[in-house]
Amino acid sequence: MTTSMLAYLARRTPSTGASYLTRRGFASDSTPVRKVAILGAAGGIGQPLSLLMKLNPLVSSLALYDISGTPGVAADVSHINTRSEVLGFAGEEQLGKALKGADVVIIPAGVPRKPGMTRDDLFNINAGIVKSLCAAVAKYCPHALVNVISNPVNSTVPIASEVFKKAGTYDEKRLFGVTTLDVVRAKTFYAGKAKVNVADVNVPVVGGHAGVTILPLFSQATSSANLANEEIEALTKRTQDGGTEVVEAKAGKGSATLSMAYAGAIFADACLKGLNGVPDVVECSFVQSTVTDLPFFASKVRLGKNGVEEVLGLGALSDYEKQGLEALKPELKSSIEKGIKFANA
Ligand SMILES: NC(=O)c1ccc[n+]([C@@H]2O[C@H](COP(=O)([O-])OP(=O)(O)OC[C@H]3O[C@@H](n4cnc5c(N)ncnc54)[C@H](O)[C@@H]3O)[C@@H](O)[C@H]2O)c1
Ligand SMILES: O=C(O)C[C@H](O)C(=O)O
Repeated sequence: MTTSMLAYLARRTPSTGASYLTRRGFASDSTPVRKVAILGAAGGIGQPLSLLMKLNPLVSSLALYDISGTPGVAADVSHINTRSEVLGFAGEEQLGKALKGADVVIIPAGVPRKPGMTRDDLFNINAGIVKSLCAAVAKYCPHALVNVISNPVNSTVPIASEVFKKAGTYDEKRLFGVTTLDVVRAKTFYAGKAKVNVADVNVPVVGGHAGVTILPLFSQATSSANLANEEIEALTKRTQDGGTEVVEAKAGKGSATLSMAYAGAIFADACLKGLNGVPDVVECSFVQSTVTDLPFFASKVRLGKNGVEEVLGLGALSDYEKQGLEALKPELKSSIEKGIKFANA
């Protein structure tokens, strides 16, 4: 749970269970009004993500959109006594209303993997979904920060950028591929292996969001621990295969939803904090980048009032990480190009 969510829960009044925020009707005079729209809100990620965003005191209005099912999700979540007003929108004719005035749009719409599939196998269905949803974003909330969760992220983010370019609304500072789950996994797996407190661990994860394009930089991990090379290699492989581990365990019933909702909530919270002027908000994300020769790349990003304030460099890499960086480039390049080609076809 994010720090601001914890702070919110800590302010609950023990005697009534009602929160300080709810009793006043709003967070505080100084907390800006912020609308968050979730597209795909009735899905496996969408529902728990809707719950977590309802718990976030930085949100004043929560719009839950899907092709169907959102009135029920919205009615359910809306009974939670937190700051935001929740509205459900179902069907394309309601998409404009869901998006209008949004500060942050989170997109987990699309099909998930089944065992044996790669994320790229989702391209044929999800590329079109992301393209049409981004066209609506360009029309109804062109200044929103867009958090793309739908896979394959390595292609769907370039698709979104091309849609926005065509609409004349592209601002590279406002488009993000959500790779936070890779960081969440790298932290968890590292803490378990290094036997350190997971709350003290940070691990940057760079590159992209599929297989070998996911490159955790364990040489930069805090708290530092003297792990053997073989242990680092095993941790790297486990982080790269984290999604597949869940897909196989779910045995045909989808991919990561709960951990992804957590990760998506962390990233959206960071975007909101940045918009609100909180200093030093840094998260890894797949963004337009000059950190390598690839046009999009995941690395640490400082978030601010306009979205990306600074794309941070990679820092010092171990030899193993340097090799991983070179090895990931061909696949990432071809996924980016595939997305750009699709959007312009
Ligand atoms: N970035 C990441 O780290 C990450 C992690 C996990 C999953 N994912 C991806 O997130 C996506 C969603 O996964 P899920 O488990 O929630 O799937 P899901 O099938 O449970 O839910 C997807 C939802 O999207 C909705 N949807 C489909 N087309 C839509 C449209 N045009 N407009 C609005 N909503 C639409 C569906 O109705 C459904 O409710 C998948 O592509 C999955 O691969 C990404
Ligand atoms: O692995 C998947 O297909 C879903 C997601 O990208 C993940 O990393 O869990």
